[in-house]
Amino acid sequence: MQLLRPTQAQAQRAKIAVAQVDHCYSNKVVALKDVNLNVHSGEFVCLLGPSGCGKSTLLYALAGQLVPTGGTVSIDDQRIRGPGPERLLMFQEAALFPWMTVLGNLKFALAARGVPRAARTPRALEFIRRVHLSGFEDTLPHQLSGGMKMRVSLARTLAADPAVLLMDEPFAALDAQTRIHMQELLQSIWMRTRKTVVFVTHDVHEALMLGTRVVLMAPRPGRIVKDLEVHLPMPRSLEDRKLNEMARYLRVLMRQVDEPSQASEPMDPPLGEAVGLHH
Ligand SMILES: Nc1ncnc2c1ncn2[C@@H]1O[C@H](COP(=O)(O)OP(=O)(O)OP(=O)(O)O)[C@@H](O)[C@H]1O
Repeated sequence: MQLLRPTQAQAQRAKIAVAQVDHCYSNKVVALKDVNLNVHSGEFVCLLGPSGCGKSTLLYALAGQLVPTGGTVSIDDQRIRGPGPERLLMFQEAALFPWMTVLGNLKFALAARGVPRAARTPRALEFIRRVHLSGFEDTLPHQLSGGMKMRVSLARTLAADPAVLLMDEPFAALDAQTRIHMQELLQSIWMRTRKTVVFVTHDVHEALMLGTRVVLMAPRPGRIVKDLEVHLPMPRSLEDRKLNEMARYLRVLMRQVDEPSQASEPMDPPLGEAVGLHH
């Protein structure tokens, strides 16, 4: 019997397996170099890092919108070769149809997923309720605030029930207070559904508020430099002492990876029950 090496065995159990992925754009920028990442079912993984470290490139490879120039990306052991209905991508822009009401936008998305006509309205209403927008069913997008539009976008994505949610800095354009509300909302929904989420952010606190794991990336070339499990209980609070210790640690690391020559002294990670190094 052939024994599997640990990495291979792990990759087989992973929901998403990224193995030795490189990506070089046509302008010769090496956006990803030897990236290896396993995401297990029900994990909320935050890809964190400074601008240009390849977070979006990696997310688009998971979405199947980009085929990496090297390595493999698989979901449930199937190679990802293009977009698929089991993976949905959310961006900063809510991208709602402006001529459709909130309810209309959700029903349209459900129709596109093949949900039978009779099931669309109750399902759409249920998800509008989950994002606290009951009463706004007949409202048009231009009558909504930025945060409300993002909640509609979240409801539309969740109603489609993808196995994997891929989020590219979805709350980055929102004001600070709305952003916190959206994080709390996403967390409460995640705690209920335990969807597999890969969430891109360059905000340390956002990563620690949301993630069960934080994967830190570095630029030039884009690569993974740290993989931390976050063992803080949920729902989390921005005032949590351990969360803030971890935030300080991650901020120092971020500075080191962004500007290696100007880095301050490395800090010891706040090891203990709050954090676990993944590899
Ligand atoms: N279509 C493209 N063509 C050429 N180079 C690209 C392209 N998209 C991204 N890049 C380059 O690849 C590198 C990684 O970009 P990417 O957008 O993945 O990083 P990121 O970490 O998501 O950055 P940000 O937080 O600024 O969005 C950067 O140097 C970027 O300039």
